[in-house]
Amino acid sequence: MLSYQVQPTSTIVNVAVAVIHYQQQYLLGFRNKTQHQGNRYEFVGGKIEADETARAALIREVSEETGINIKDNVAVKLGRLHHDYGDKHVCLQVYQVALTDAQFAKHQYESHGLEGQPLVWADKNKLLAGDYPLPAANQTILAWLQLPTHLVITYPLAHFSDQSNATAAWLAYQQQHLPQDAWVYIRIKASTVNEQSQEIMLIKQLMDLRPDINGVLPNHHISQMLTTDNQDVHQAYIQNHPHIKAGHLTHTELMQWFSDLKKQPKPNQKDTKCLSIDQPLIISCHDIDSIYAANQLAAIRLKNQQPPVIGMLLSPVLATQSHPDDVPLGWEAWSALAQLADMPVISLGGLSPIMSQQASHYGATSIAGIREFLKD
Ligand SMILES: Nc1nc2c([nH]c(=O)n2[C@H]2C[C@H](O)[C@@H](COP(=O)(O)OP(=O)(O)OP(=O)(O)O)O2)c(=O)[nH]1
Repeated sequence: MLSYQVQPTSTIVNVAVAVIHYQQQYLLGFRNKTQHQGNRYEFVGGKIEADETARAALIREVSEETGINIKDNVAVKLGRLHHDYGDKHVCLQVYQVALTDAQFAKHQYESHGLEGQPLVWADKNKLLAGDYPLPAANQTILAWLQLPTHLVITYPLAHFSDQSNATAAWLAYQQQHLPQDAWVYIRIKASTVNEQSQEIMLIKQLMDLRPDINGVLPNHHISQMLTTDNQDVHQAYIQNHPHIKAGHLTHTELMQWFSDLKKQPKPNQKDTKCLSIDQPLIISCHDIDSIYAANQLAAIRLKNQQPPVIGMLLSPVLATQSHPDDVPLGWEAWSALAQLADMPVISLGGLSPIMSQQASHYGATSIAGIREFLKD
């Protein structure tokens, strides 16, 4: 079977990693200098024993290292990643665990863990800014943690087709209704050639009008910008824009990439060039085949040291007005598919922000949608 998971030269050490947090504070241990990857901070965790599941190892390691009992907490899978340190090849199985008020109150002042290791509560902004040196593999975990709990998707242009100037109406609507500081997948889906030629301009106009929002831009627009006559101008715009957070790959684009890859199965920098290589990626998936393809793409990007795949939009969970013909997966089937993904999974399809807790119970790190996620 075609697989681009890293082929290790040594045995793989499977490690369960618990990203434990209370609101915006994240628990880190400090590895002593005699340990592998010593003198660095780490998330609590350790090796998965041969007869253990990753979740069982997570609960055991957290208890052994900190005394915190997370048996009844929801552990949401963030992702799985391989990293070859040269002297050791690890596969990290990473889970996010939110502590309750009582758990935090009980453990917040403990300066050392049960194995004598120093413990700190790191502010999320400082953690993501790199203020705490971590093992190299953890860079991907930090990129995953950038993903917000809510992702807003814009209405397509067709939603405004009854207006005399649909593009102006689209722009005015987004400007007014996008929540402050939201992460926004700017999806326009123009149908006429005239409208398509305006898409990039519309995206830029929206980013200018709402400098607070964080943009997830369609991958084909990013590649388009980087292959036009003005590519230097566009490249500078994309690379220097602090609020362009990721490119987005549709299910169709992903499967096209995967089918091309199968025809020419030697992945290198060039093969993934058209896929927003300067930005992290968010990928849309609907089924097991696309999840497999997304995992392959994520592995290739890791291997090529390109910005990682930070999220998978997996849909539809429930029936939606925007895609009335699609058969919803339902939460149980959605959850089973989400477990197969090697990156954080964003639930989408007929959801509203008040369903966040339910979504995380089924394994979603985030929740996305259109109408319910806009402000009045
Ligand atoms: N716990 C933990 N390990 C990490 C992280 N990032 C990372 O690359 N690793 C690597 C370092 C180690 O090679 C491996 C964890 O092994 P470990 O030595 O801590 O596991 P353990 O406690 O079961 O081991 P041992 O002391 O019983 O030998 O995973 C992280 O954030 N947390």
